[in-house]
Amino acid sequence: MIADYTSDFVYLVDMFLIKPRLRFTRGGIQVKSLSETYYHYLMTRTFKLDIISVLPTDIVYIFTGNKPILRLNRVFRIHSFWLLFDMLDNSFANPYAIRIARTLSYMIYIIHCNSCVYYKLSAMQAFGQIAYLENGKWYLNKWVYNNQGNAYIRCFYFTAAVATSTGNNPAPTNVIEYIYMTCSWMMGVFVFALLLGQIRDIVSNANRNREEFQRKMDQALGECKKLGLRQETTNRVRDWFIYTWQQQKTLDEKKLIEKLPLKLQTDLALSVHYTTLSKVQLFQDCDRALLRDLVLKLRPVIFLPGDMICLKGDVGKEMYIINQGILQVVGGDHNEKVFTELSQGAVFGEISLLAIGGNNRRTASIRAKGYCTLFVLAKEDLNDVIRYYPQAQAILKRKAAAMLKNDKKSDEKTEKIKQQAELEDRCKINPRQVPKLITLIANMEEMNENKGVRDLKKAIEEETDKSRRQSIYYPWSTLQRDDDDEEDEWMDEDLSDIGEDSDIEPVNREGPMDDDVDPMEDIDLSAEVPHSDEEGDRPGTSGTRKLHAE
Ligand SMILES: Nc1ncnc2c1ncn2[C@@H]1O[C@@H]2COP(=O)(O)O[C@H]2[C@H]1O
Repeated sequence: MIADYTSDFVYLVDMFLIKPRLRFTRGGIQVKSLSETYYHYLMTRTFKLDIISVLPTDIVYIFTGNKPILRLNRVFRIHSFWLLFDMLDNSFANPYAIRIARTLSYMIYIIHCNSCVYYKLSAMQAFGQIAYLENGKWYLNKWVYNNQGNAYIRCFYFTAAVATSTGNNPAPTNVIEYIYMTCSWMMGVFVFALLLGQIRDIVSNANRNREEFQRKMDQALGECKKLGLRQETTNRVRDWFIYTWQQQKTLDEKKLIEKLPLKLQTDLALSVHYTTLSKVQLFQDCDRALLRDLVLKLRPVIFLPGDMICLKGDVGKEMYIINQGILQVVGGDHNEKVFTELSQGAVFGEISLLAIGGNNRRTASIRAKGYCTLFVLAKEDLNDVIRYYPQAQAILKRKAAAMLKNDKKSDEKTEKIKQQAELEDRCKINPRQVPKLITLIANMEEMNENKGVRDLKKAIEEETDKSRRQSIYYPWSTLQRDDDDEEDEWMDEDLSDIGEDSDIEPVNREGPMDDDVDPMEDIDLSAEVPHSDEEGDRPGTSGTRKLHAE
């Protein structure tokens, strides 16, 4: 009784609150207005059937007692059952469970009806209390339900066992029982076999993708083994399959949407990859239509950690957009130098594709840092699309050219630093050291009261001081100790003697001069002294060359 009236309550809620709100389409347009949906429901056949199904026919119980057959009109609700499953099927991303539930509920319903019949037959035979005669002996009817325990569960169990032919069923004792058993077995063989078959199909459909993937992976790994590839390579193939499955649950993402109309495919691809594409600077600056045209040409590809996506010097045939993961721009003999890292939304490979540097060779090598998903755009596809968008073409070229220029600059800078370091290493002379010859001349002239030269000496002292201070901060300066020694040397010298004898050649005090080199030739104080401030940290090559001459 509780179950009966709870169901009645649910039927009423469905009639007054749910069904009248269901949207419908009129002339291809979906109607959402409540008044219209209510009116639409009242006009349908469904409404009439719903009314019949909730008619309180069980009021007759007052006169007849509890007779569930009087509620038979509830059967008219069966369309609600189908409607519910259709709606669930359409709204779930993975409807296999819903389909299995529907098929199982058919089976349960059939068993339910059958157990009702069994109960009725048992009741008609006084639940086995009427004895019957067989071969001259009287027996109690063991086939019927004996009215012990929970009637519904006992009858349901008996019917389920008969229908699925799994139970050790008692033998029927009369014609009616024989007919019942025959019908039950027939139903078991045909209807149940059909329903169970349906469940098997649903389950195998749900697993079809997974099985196909597994088959392809096994095939590929089998090929690796046949070809005698190294275990490491085989492991990478396996890794690739597993990561691809985890990421997209299919090996060919495009295959899933190719049945859809082009417009829908584009919308779908745009919405799925929106996060990545919205980060691509190029698309932000360009015509939105370019993005729509390009999106279907993008092919997702997965790379494993350490994979080289392109190598410097290779011919560029594709460009890439990073969907997921981090990639490194690398260089050096063994790609050991990492120049920069690229992440989601970054574009690379366009320089050689557009032959911006004058040829179609890759200007850098790119390596996957971890697992990466990239969109690949083939040269022909890019050309196909971009020729209709000259503005985008210009932006792409401008950006690539700027990047190329930057790369060149940093290459030159690296080269310069390298040369400089080599030179310093060879000379072993602090380039900031002020030539001693100049110091000597300045000292002598000061004694002769020459103001210009006195200033010059002051400047030299300041510079020497600064040089010493700076060299503390530059560990690459190899002559820190020599400097101090030499400086101490000339600081300790008594220059007053020199002033008294103006005939003495200042050069002789510093030791013999190289005949071929004119010590004044390369010395340019205006360049040497203020240079230290202007150039900042690193000495220029010219300074080193001058000192070398000295
Ligand atoms: N310094 C850099 N920063 C970011 N990307 C770069 C840098 N240098 C080169 N690339 C990219 O690496 C790609 C290598 O192939 P391409 O020369 O076709 O195009 C190149 C650029 O897209």
